[in-house]
Amino acid sequence: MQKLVINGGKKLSGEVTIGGAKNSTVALIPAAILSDTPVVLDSVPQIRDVKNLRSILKDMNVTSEMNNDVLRIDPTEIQFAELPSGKVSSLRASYYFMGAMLGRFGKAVVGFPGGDDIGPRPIDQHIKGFEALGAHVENKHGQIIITTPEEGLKGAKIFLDMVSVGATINVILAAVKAKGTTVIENAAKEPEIIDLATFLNNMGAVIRGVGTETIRIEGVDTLRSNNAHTIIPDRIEAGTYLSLAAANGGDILVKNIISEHLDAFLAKLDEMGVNLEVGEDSIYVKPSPDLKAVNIKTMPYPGFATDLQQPITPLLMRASGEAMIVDTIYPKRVKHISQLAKMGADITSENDLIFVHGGAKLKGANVTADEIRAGACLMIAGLLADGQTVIDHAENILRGYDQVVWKLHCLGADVKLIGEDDLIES
Ligand SMILES: CC(=O)N[C@H]1[C@@H](OP(=O)(O)OP(=O)(O)OC[C@H]2O[C@@H](n3ccc(=O)[nH]c3=O)[C@H](O)[C@@H]2O)O[C@H](CO)[C@@H](O)[C@@H]1O
Ligand SMILES: C=C(OP(=O)(O)O)C(=O)O
Repeated sequence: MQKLVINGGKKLSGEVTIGGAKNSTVALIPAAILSDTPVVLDSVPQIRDVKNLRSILKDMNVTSEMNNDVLRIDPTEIQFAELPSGKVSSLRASYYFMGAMLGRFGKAVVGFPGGDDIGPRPIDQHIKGFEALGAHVENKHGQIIITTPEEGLKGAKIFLDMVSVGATINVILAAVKAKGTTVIENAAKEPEIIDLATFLNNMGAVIRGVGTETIRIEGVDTLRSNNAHTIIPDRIEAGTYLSLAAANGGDILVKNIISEHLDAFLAKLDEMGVNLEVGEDSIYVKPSPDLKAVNIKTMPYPGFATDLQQPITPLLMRASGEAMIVDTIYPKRVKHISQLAKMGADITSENDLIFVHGGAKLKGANVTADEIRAGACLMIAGLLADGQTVIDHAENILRGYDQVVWKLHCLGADVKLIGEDDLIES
């Protein structure tokens, strides 16, 4: 277990540069096994999910090498391997090996994925998609065993029952080399899905309509990477630092941002009265003395992201009045509430509604990061609080926040990581 020790209450200032998007990266790495040539990814965040995915690649005889933020993956000597629980359950995105291995080998054996404990996270829509393409899927004691008939996977029309990022991506990965045309209706529109499609199209795939609710895929025989792919900036990491900057009092420049990806989030900051200067690829947060409470409802993209529901909470605690939060994607995503209350926050949850009252004085406490965004929320609260905050299970924060301790040091924060890195590596 790792602990993040924060001596809070300091005024922060300076610049922070956002890394590549976790949710793109964790799809791009499994997607790399579809290539017949080595793949180069640029702007790769230094996070635990990447280390764990590389370790899974190694089990398939796929080599990878990371130099700063450049990751080279060589799948040319790939061998089929079963991917049981263990490493696979260390993160959510391991489920992308189902689609990617189906595309590459026509079969896959993958344990049930892990990831954040934020309420039920079924994968029925992924399975429905694979089955529509002709695959046979069996769940044997938590192992998902997927096989294809001799004639291979065949394009099909798939209507997703709900908008799912994971199911949209997994169907793309399985369909990209299937015979004929696949149409995904009610597809998710997240920027990370567009990033994945850009990567695959540059390798010869034919995927159209990403970013809309209808995606069309014409299957191709081979995929070959010719250029390095630069991963889009992480909009959730950006939102986290913007929330920290605004709550801390401003004078922070957040660089490497695609502000359009944060429209719903920025609209809320504007409504609250946060003083922002939005540049071409950066946002400057200026001091904002009078903050107003706002209500938040999380929705699929382009709506307000569930992954920013917890990181914006410490900012709401700085505003006057009552804010109400409804997370329609993960109504049980409330692991931060009891921990914030320990720090003196006035926050409650009732019938899947979260109520935040501004104005309470935060004090340092011993708290637990049960999942990544609960951890990010507690990290911001710890930086705002007087005294020392110790966040247990900080490894959950490191799953998705690129070089977070170093970035906070650059802003003048007093933070320290202690404890063993229990990262699973073979
Ligand atoms: C690695 C990654 O990209 N993770 C993101 C991805 O997770 P993930 O892809 O797991 O989330 P989904 O978009 O699939 O989930 C959306 C909703 O659909 C439900 N659902 C989903 C699939 C399914 O087969 N059946 C089903 O019922 C889920 O329980 C949830 O309520 O999108 C979430 C929603 O934006 C984000 O919080 C996660 O950060
Ligand atoms: C829920 C998240 O991640 P994952 O899907 O990887 O668990 C997240 O990034 O907030």
